[in-house]
Amino acid sequence: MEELKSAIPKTLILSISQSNPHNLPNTCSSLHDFFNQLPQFHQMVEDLAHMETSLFLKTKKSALEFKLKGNNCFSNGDNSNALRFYTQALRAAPRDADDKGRSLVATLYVNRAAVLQKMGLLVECLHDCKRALAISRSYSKAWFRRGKANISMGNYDDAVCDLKVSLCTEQSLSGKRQIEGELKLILDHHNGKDFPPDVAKRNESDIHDQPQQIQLQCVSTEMKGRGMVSLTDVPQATLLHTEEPYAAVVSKHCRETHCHFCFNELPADIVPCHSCSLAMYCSQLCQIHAIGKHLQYTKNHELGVDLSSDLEKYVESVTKASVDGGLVEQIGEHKHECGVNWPAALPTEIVLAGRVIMKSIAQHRCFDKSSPIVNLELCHNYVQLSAEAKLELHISSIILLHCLHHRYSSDVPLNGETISQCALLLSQINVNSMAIVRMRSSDSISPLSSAGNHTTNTVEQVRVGQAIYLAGSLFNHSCQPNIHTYFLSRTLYIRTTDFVVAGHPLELSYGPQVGQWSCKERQSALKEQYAFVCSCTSCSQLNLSDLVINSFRCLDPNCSGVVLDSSVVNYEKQKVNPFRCGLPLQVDKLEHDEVKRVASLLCTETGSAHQIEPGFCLSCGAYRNLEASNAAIERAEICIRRWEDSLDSGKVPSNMLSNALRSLDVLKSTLHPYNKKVAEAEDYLAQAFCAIGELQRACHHCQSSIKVNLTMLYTDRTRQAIVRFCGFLLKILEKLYGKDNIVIGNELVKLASIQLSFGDPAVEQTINMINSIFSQHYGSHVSIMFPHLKFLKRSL
Ligand SMILES: C[S@@+](CC[C@H](N)C(=O)[O-])C[C@H]1O[C@@H](n2cnc3c(N)ncnc32)[C@H](O)[C@@H]1O
Repeated sequence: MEELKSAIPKTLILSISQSNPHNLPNTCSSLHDFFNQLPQFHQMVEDLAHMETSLFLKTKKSALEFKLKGNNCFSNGDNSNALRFYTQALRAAPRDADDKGRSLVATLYVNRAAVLQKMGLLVECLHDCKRALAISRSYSKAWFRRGKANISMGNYDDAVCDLKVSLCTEQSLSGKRQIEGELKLILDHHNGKDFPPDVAKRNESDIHDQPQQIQLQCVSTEMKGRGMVSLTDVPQATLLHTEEPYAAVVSKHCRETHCHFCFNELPADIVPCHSCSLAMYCSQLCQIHAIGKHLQYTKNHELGVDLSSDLEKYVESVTKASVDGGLVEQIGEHKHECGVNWPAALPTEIVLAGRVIMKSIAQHRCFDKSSPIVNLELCHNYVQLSAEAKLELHISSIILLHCLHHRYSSDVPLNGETISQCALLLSQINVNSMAIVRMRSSDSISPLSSAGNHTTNTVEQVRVGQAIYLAGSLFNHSCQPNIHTYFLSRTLYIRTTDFVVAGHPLELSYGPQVGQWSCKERQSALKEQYAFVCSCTSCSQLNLSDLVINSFRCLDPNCSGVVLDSSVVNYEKQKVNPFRCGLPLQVDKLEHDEVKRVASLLCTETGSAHQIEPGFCLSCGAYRNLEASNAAIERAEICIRRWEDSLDSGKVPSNMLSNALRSLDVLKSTLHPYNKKVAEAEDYLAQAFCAIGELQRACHHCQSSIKVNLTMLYTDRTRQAIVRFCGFLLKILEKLYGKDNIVIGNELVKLASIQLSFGDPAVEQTINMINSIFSQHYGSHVSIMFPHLKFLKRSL
């Protein structure tokens, strides 16, 4: 790519840097003409798009190599490596490969089923047997393995049928004897009695939480363009909207861990793509959805023996396709990517653009539209892009369309018009695509095992995919959102986090939120990532969080005033400028005395008793030397981090702990009590104490960290619970205002896991609070989103 870029003439680079959506077809066409005469460009396309150069082609040779490694591990009792090698063999095995007169894929499924059974993964074992039997009905070993798994699960009726079919299809005498032995055993012991299996279901569609009949409307505003409102009042925690993506793609770093269709974590019995070794799915259903049609195996499909009519029906029910072909979208989103290098080599957003284009081309075929690339009617930021970004879009669009053209020639015309449509699509993806995230609970285990391996349970978000939701793209951003999004499989869910009155904008956070970042940090992140200046309420009106999040405390210990540095002063002054963005001054609406006082000081520069200068206390005017304070803070933070690092290495010098605690005191005496750095330092110490098994002290620091976070973000409902839980918080909470935030829930998960480990009875209240906060955000989906909550509750 860099080589291509450096070959482009300066004049062409200049015209690309000045391009806009109107003249884009010309600049795209010129760059395309230029690339077309470069041999290195054609070489690059060949490497990316030709099957012959693919790194993801299946080969029988490599499948057999992996199979052999799997067999060796299995015989040595190394089940986890056997599982890994059989899975690799399945990824590498061509669909039609034969191994000793039987389908290689079917053999590998049965081998893997044996490992899964040994590992106690019985549901997965049954899946693999069924997959083998769907390919080869007369595969006696697959019926036998299925029978054994059904016995372990208490499904004796099925087990008897499995073993009977296995017996009929088995050729060898010794094999027949073994099966007869098993059959006799269950018939004697259980007399054919069936017990209901306790099979965990993976299917999320069982959960009913339908969006209520809330009528949403798209309205336009001068500052934010289109946005969504509700025509009626909406209560808190209402499910407003659900939507399937127009197109979605798995994140690169999750390709080996998450299903490429539904983005759930891959189970032990993954299903590889039929035709390439890259894509992996959690089930056959996801595989079929991704490919777009149900591939039938034809080989070895006759049973070749006579069975009773009951057994015949049984065989039919086990081996028939479990997927309703009618439900499967015919436009397989992976089909055009299968078996070539570019989907793995190009960035995720370009692969996503490829999926949008191929879907729109398929629709184009159906509806005979004039342009093959559909206009998604989404906003884009092409005009605001830097010269470098515009050039990247030109190059990426040409490469992507060449890759698609290679396989679908006339469907994907290569000209200035289609390339410019692709460039605009990429800039729409920049602005509108959503990261599909999953919550993951991680247990950080102490490096100092002598202390008893205590764990701290934390919740983190993993970006598992990237997707375009057409209606979901119409929700604007607010740094203090009143709705939030989450995903089950690839379905987008939008729920209110507040009561929202009719006609009020429904806004989610694109990332930055009040309480977590300062106004300056939020504004620059949004500018950098989405190229807009945020005009949400929090960025245009004063709020306490923005005033204190990075502030210092007054030098006078008896004064609770705030000391701001120059960047905060400048930002907060801009907010209250009534002429900025044409917004009215909102100070009257501020509910809290403390904020009002600070705000009025900021607003009335002249005539104020004290100068609004960096370093001066806004309440009493006392001066703090910010340069010296910053240096002290930096030293304290380094010292605390050093203690944490020494824990990782397992060597803890004796004076480290007292130094870290002294450093925390420095932070507390220099920074405002609600400064984010104080919370972070408390959190750090909580984790470190937890790691060395000092759980009471860990709990104390965890509570202090939560206290700071809670003061920044809370709601009435959580306040009641918090007050019950920790009376001393009331005084602080009463002074403050904020908004319900999932951050509190995540902090409480950490606290609960520490409390559990030393049997603190207060843990019950903590878990109830977690439940209440999470339910407000996720309704009845809370147990799917946070499965670890069940374990916390069970531990009580
Ligand atoms: C995903 S789109 C939202 C829908 C968009 N307003 C439209 O008209 O299609 C994101 C774009 O909306 C605008 N936007 C969203 N939130 C905003 C905010 N808080 N302040 C200013 N502009 C905003 C920006 O132009 C941003 O790039």
